Amino acid sequence: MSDAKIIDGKAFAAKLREDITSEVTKLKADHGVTPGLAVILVGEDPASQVYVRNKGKQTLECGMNSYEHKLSPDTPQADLLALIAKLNADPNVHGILCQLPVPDHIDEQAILAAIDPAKDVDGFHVVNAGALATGGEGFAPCTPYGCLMLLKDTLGDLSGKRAVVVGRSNIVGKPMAQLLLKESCTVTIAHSRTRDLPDEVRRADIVIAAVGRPNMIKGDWIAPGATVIDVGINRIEGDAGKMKLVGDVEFATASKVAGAITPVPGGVGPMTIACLLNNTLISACRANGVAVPKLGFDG
Ligand SMILES: Nc1nc(=O)c2c([nH]1)NC[C@@H]1CN(c3ccc(C(=O)N[C@@H](CCC(=O)O)C(=O)O)cc3)C=[N+]21
Ligand SMILES: [Mg+2]
Repeated sequence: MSDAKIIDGKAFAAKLREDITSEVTKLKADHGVTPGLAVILVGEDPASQVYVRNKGKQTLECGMNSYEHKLSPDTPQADLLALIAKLNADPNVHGILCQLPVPDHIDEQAILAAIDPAKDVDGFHVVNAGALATGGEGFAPCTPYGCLMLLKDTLGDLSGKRAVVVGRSNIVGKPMAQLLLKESCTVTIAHSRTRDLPDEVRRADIVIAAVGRPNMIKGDWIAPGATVIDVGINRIEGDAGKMKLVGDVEFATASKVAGAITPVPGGVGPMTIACLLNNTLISACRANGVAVPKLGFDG
């Protein structure tokens, strides 16, 4: 078996951001509208700080306005809800994202429910989850939407393919399954209680790994020629005690068997941020009655 094609999410995301930048330029020139994304970070988690910094930087690079709100780790929930209410009412803000996880004293569901669904560019509000499940117009969560773009770019039509999603979270596994179902895949959602997980994965034409366990899915679980999308971002100790990023899939073995596979880093991660900017553009278009461009898909 020859080695898998490496799916270059980093390059795909860079191209998507270029397309977004062109649309933002047009939106400004034709309608005087600059999309704005507000990102809230509660606390000082180092990984979260890196993500928020990258989001802010790429937001500005696309010509959008970035509003960062950094709150101390002991911020009362009521203060966070008040900030969200203010951002909901601000016409310059088209997208609102509260970086997860939030500290323990804050009720995550209460925060997600407080964000105006029309500005919920994460796609985490129940109204958007419901829209995804029932075919309404909303926002799809960024990570699964980015995975779908990579899949369609790699495979074209997904209709009839067997897809196994390993992981059932609200932010990746469940919405990923909904998106694949919409593409007429035969979808299996596997999780920690699934019996004979390797056999389930072996049946799949498409494997989405979103469990958060480093190197869990081995090469001999993968059907020859299958397409593997690795959503995992795990920091583990590598050589000489240096930390390194690995996915949920054991890349060295899986890439010998798969037809195509995403690397970590440089696969799904950059797509998540690009899709966040895409959702912010969509929100700004909707708020101003402008036709929404469909970016990230060829056909
Ligand atoms: N409300 C909310 N929305 C999110 O979308 C959200 C969140 N909370 N909390 C944290 C997770 C994580 N996340 C990532 C985004 C980009 C990369 C990314 O660009 N990763 C690079 C590597 C970055 C690195 O070196 O650490 C890559 O995979 O190539 C990773 C992870 C968004 N998240
Ligand atoms: Mg191969």
